[in-house]
Amino acid sequence: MADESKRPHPWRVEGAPPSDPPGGPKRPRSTWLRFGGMLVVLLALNWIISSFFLSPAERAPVSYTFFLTQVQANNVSEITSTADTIEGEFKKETAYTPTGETKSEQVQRFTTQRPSFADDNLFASLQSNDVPVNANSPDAPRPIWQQLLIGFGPTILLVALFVWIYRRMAGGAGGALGSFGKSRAKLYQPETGPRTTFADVAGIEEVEKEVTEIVDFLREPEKYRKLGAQIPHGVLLSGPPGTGKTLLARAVAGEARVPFFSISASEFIEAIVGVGASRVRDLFDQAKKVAPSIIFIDELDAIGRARGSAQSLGGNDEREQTLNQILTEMDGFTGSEGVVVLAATNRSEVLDPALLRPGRFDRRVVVSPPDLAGRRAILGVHTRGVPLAPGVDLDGIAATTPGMVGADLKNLVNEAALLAARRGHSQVENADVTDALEKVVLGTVRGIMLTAGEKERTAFHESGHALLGMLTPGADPVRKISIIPRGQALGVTFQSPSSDRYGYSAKYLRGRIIGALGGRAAEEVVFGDMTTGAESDLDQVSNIARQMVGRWGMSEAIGPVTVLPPPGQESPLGLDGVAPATKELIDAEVRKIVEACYAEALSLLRSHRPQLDSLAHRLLETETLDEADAYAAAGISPSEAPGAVARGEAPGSAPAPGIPHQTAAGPAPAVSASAADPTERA
Ligand SMILES: Nc1ncnc2c1ncn2[C@@H]1O[C@H](COP(=O)(O)OP(=O)(O)OP(=O)(O)O)[C@@H](O)[C@H]1O
Ligand SMILES: [Zn+2]
Repeated sequence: MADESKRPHPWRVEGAPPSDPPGGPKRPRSTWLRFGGMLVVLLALNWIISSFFLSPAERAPVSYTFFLTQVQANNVSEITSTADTIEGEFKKETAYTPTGETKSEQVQRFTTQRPSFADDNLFASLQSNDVPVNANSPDAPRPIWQQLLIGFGPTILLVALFVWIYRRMAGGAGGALGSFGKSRAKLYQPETGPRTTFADVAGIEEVEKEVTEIVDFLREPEKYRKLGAQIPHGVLLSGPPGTGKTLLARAVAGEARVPFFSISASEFIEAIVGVGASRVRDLFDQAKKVAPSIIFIDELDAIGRARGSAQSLGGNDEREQTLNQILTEMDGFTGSEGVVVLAATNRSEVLDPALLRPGRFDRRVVVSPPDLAGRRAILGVHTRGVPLAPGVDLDGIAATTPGMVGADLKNLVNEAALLAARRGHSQVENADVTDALEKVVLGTVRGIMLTAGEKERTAFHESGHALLGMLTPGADPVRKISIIPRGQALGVTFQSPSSDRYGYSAKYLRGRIIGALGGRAAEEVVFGDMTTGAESDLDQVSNIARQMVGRWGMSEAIGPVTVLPPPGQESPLGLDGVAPATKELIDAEVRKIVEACYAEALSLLRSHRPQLDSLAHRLLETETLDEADAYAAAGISPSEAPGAVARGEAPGSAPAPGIPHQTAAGPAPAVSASAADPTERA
């Protein structure tokens, strides 16, 4: 579910492992690896230096008895004692065999330890052999250079480490210390590299129109200046991930043939307070130097969240300073600089209102997921360089992919091309595309073996979903059923609408709940008990039912009022202002809806038991059924299926159930992804 809040997407298979959010971890792992490596190197250096300087000059340790024999043999030229440690030199190199070794070594400079119990008269024998004896005080201070080294060495190394980190964070491989505050925006010059133009952007024509004025201004600023016209300082593009906001910004720069500075808002922020602000300053300075130009700030919400909001607990000083600096820079525009700031966000509703005031991001453009024609056009753009076999039906693909955004469609085309290459085709064939779609929609096949029992259960579970989908009036047609394990799911039933849906009737939503409960109901009807496989189904069911009651005014007891915050925006502490009594009522109403739907699911499956069996058995034979086979196995003709009667629900403005919708920030209604969930047994 965590995944979905980031990416409103009908093709979700619940229970799938959450992928990295779009704005995912930014600090590359290699930085940490290098940091660790550097630390190890410095520590090693520290150790080498101190052991080299602080260890006594190279002296071989010899046993005390050996030393005594050498004194007696008059082979000792001089000694120095520090407490019981004796250091000295033999008159000539002497063979010594250390205890436990067999090979002897030649020793001249030696050190030895006088045992405390020794009662020999060492001093007398030294004197009788005329050995000069020196002594050090045991706690004599170390020489001054050693003290300095011990005292400051580690500190110096630590400081060196920090300086190195600083420089890395400032992004200056080889950059001087002063490069902290340099912006790290990528600069795209119009002359170099491939130019992105509006021809590369498809399916969002209304949005293109909104920004053509800016293109025009950047091309001929004089025309506007002469008339004293104010061009917007900032344009905020908001919309779900992958809808082409970045692409659009680049296309604006490409069309206007001006330099394009691109940076993600999170790149301003570093651990060091003040760096972000100076990077902003630097970026705007650079842009002004080459004006007319475009600054594009991606993921603006990373720094542009409302100040003092709950999410920004802790560590928001830097963020706030950076945000303030952006505001200051934009306020500072006199309108003649010719710098236009474009910014993108997936979550315009969390932005600080200060950003949206006139003179800042006062123009807002909502980029919605593409509709049918838009998807067709985007497929056209991305298949430009792909050789397609005559049988490939782009219209058909566009029709079966409601809710997919530009990035998904691009990915789909790429998967199809990869598949075609792997299969040795010279052109991308229709089968490559449909198989790629299956992979994208349902997930990659997982190589696990189900036992016969598990397989049978899964077959009935999926058949339950599918049959209820076929029997429920107004439900989305069943496109595919599969009991091949993919991702987290053991099986998948995939339904998608025949046309884009913009709103839902209570009847349709009840149908969705009934269908989602179909898996568990089938298990109960056939096996008389249930398994954990229905967990994600139940999540989905509760989600829809709660929204029906709490957000869409579809329960009598609550009435036509909104009592719950939108999903994903609930306060983490449960402080969402819903009275406990209301909460209880909501729970009771949700339960009522779900229980009624479950009863209906059970009775439908009991009364259509032969069809359930036939579907499940067919599924066990072939593992995957497409639309035609599935309806045939159930003995229902798709055109007669009640589902076919009410296709293309009346448009409304309600968002798709269970899919956290983007709040539209502009005049256009929020077009949310349409409903089509593969419900699976996970
Ligand atoms: N309308 C579109 N027409 C053609 N291609 C598109 C469209 N929308 C998205 N794409 C493709 O998807 C890719 C990703 O889109 P892009 O990075 O612009 O999305 P975004 O809205 O900026 O997403 P995010 O919010 O995650 O940054 C683009 O490089 C482009 O190839
Ligand atoms: Zn299920």
